Amino acid sequence: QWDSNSDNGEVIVHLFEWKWADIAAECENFLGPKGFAGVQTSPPNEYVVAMQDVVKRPWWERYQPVSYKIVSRSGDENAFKDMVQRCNAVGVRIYPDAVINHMTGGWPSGTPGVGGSSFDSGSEDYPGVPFSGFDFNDGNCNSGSGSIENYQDANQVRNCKLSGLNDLNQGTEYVRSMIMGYMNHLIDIGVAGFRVDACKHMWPGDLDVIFNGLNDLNTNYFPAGSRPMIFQEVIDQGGEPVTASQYTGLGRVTEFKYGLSLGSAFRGNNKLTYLSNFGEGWGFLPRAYSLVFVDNHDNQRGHGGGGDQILTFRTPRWYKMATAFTLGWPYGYTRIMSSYNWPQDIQNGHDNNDWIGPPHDSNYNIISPTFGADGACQGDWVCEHRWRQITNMVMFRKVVHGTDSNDWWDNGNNQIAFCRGNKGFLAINNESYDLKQTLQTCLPAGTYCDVISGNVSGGSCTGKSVTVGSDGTAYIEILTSEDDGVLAIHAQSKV
Ligand SMILES: O=C(/C=C/c1ccc(O)c(O)c1)N[C@@H](Cc1ccc(O)cc1)C(=O)NCCCOc1c(-c2ccc(O)c(O)c2)oc2cc(O)cc(O)c2c1=O
Ligand SMILES: [Ca+2]
Repeated sequence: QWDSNSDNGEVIVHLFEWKWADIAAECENFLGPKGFAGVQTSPPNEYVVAMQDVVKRPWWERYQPVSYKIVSRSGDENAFKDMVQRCNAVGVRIYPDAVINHMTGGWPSGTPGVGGSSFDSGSEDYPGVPFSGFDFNDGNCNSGSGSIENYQDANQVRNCKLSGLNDLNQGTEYVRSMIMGYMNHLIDIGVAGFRVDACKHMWPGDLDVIFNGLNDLNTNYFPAGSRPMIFQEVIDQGGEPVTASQYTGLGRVTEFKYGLSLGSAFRGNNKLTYLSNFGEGWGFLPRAYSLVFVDNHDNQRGHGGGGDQILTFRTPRWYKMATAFTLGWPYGYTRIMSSYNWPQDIQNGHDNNDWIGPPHDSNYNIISPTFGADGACQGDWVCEHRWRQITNMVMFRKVVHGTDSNDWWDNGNNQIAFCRGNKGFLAINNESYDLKQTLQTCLPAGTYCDVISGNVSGGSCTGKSVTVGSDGTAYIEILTSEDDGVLAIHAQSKV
């Protein structure tokens, strides 16, 4: 449950709020050829239609389940099946976001689910599953309000309502069977595993029973006996009784300290020279258990810890540098965020518009991404995964798979470089002055295209090229006048 079940590289892209038909096309047109291992999708199950006076169809409505029917603004079950089939066919795996800790928060009676199912939040009645009051944790929560009030109390964190959301009791056979039924339905369709939401708010013992009750993967797409890959969202920045390491025995766990530390370093609050042991040496989870990312859908909006250090598409130069480092560095299984833009309205350090949902038409249908001649997304779809500097580092990570880092160099401050075996070389300049050094690239002699400043095209480089001598050294230049403070070459960028 720690292995990705994918042999198309080691990078998952979170196509946040994308529709199933658009993901299917993206697998065929882009992700398969570019070496992406898989896609994390938004929750495929039915959720509340959130229409309040100001907050209309917020992104977080998808985290308030109404039933486990495969119907949402991303499409219905047939569209989901078609996506899984077409993505698997080009080697790109699907990892749906499983929201199984809770159901909805409080909504006026008559509020519908996006697939038309009714529910009553007050009596915790969800006939679309069905769940009733017996299936929730009210009797197990010791807080005054029934919601989580004290994150220092592990019982409250698991048994009380997260932000007022009705909290399921995964301790009963019935609730477990409904959750396993939902996840096994997706497994039988052909998914490769799951991102599991809010695991911090469920007991590891209950999750262990649930994950062990999941079917092997569909043998139409996977070897017999393949187990679903599980990556658990556990927001742990230390200082709380609930820790990420309590979940590593069940599957991979999101390492939130990673993006926080990296954001701080590239913003200049820490020297890049200290990244030479980035990973376990910094107190992060063992690399075999960790899922790492620069930002995610939650903390790019200022939630989920990390606050103002987190780098996002809104700070593109640093974001591309931090992403290039993440994809070049051997620690952790890597996930790229693919976002949409929204108009921030920062008041007193908080974005009042942090609820805004995906690009939509006048009927609140999600609009499909469109692409320019250069392959970039247009309108409010940001598509970081299509930025050349990020796309090409996905291929870098695939090419250097199986190697560790070696031959680290730095200038004692914010210029660093390292090799990946004899397969790849990465250099970063985050100083206010040029990098001009002869460095060991560990690569065989020859001419290599820098995949950050350009591509390999017809046997030549559209960007910078690097000539490696017989001793593996090369003259490396990264000028502050250049677009990106990164240079990367690898075994497949040789001309
Ligand atoms: O902003 C949000 C939603 C955030 C959110 C959504 C999905 C996630 O995967 C996530 O990590 C966060 N939710 C809003 C608004 C809201 C509205 C209605 C409602 O009934 C509930 C919430 C909010 O104000 N949230 C409070 C701060 C964010 O606290 C949330 C966390 C969360 C944040 C930090 C932590 O350390 C942590 O352990 C958990 O996880 C969620 C998971 C969910 O599945 C659904 C949630 O509502 C939430 C969630 O509210
Ligand atoms: Ca819970």
